[in-house]
Amino acid sequence: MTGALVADGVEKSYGDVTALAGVSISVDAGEVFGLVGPNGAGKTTLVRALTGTTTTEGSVSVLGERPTEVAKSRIGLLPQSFSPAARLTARELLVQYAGLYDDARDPDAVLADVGIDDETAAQWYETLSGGQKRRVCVAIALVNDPEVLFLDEPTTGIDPAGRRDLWELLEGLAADGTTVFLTSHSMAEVERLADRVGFLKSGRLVAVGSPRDLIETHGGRSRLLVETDAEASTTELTGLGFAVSAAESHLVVEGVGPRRIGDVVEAFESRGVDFDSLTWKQPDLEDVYLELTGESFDGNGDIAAVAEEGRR
Ligand SMILES: Nc1ncnc2c1ncn2[C@@H]1O[C@H](COP(=O)(O)OP(=O)(O)OP(=O)(O)O)[C@@H](O)[C@H]1O
Repeated sequence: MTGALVADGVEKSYGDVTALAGVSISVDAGEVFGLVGPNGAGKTTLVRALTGTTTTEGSVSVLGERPTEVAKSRIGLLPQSFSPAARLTARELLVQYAGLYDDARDPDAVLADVGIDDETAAQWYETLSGGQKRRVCVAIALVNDPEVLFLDEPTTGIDPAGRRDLWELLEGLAADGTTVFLTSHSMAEVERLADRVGFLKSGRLVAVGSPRDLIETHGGRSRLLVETDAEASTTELTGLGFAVSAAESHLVVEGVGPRRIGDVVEAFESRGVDFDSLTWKQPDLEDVYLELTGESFDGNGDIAAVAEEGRR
């Protein structure tokens, strides 16, 4: 396999626990690869294998070299848990890290890129909010202007506006050719950023593809969730060719394209059935997650859970 990042048959066990059970993956230069999966699926272990911070069976290469041998200036790494010195200011931390490289970026410019203003940059790391801390950690990973950037759950704890800012920053880096390997529990994040997404479950990659292809293959059909107590219109809807299932106070009507929403509403009205709300949902990466991992997704748990109940 060739690629900026290559893992071939990577296995890792901790005692009786299998963290990776033979993972093979190749990420091209300039590609943004998103790795998702439930807690304990092995995401961090794969990041550690690719960055040379743990030993594994199988082979791994980064920029054509063994991970432990790649020049540190070429790699940026934001580990999942990272605690820089508590009594240094954000700016002092960036200056400290910049000092480790011959050709580092300007610390103030990097802090500005991640949305840390001068006043915040002058505060001790320990006194920053969780989201501000995470932004500083992202800045540390970027200070050497890396060719390959590993981000293990980069936006955890960052507020929605900050998250969007960071997404824009990462899109800019990707457009400039940085290879990005990202783990995340946010399907919105990987759907927006990743060229390809890998789904890891119990140490195995169960699917890899572009968000669009994965959604097409595993996302199911668009559906309408109707909040109603009545099941009376089920026959009517089935007669119109829709698959309908009842789940607690909802009906899930599968396969409703946008032009057919009116038909569903008419079916309810013709039966005099009242409903409290009607939510139309196109398949997205959350549905893929649900299908591939069998677990409801946090970001939109209600709909996922109802849809899942409906499918059973
Ligand atoms: N240092 C370690 N010692 C023992 N077991 C470990 C160690 N690191 C990871 N594991 C185990 O390996 C498995 C995979 O863990 P890993 O951290 O890679 O999962 P993850 O997908 O990153 O999870 P999360 O989404 O919770 O971050 C888990 O069962 C975990 O308990």
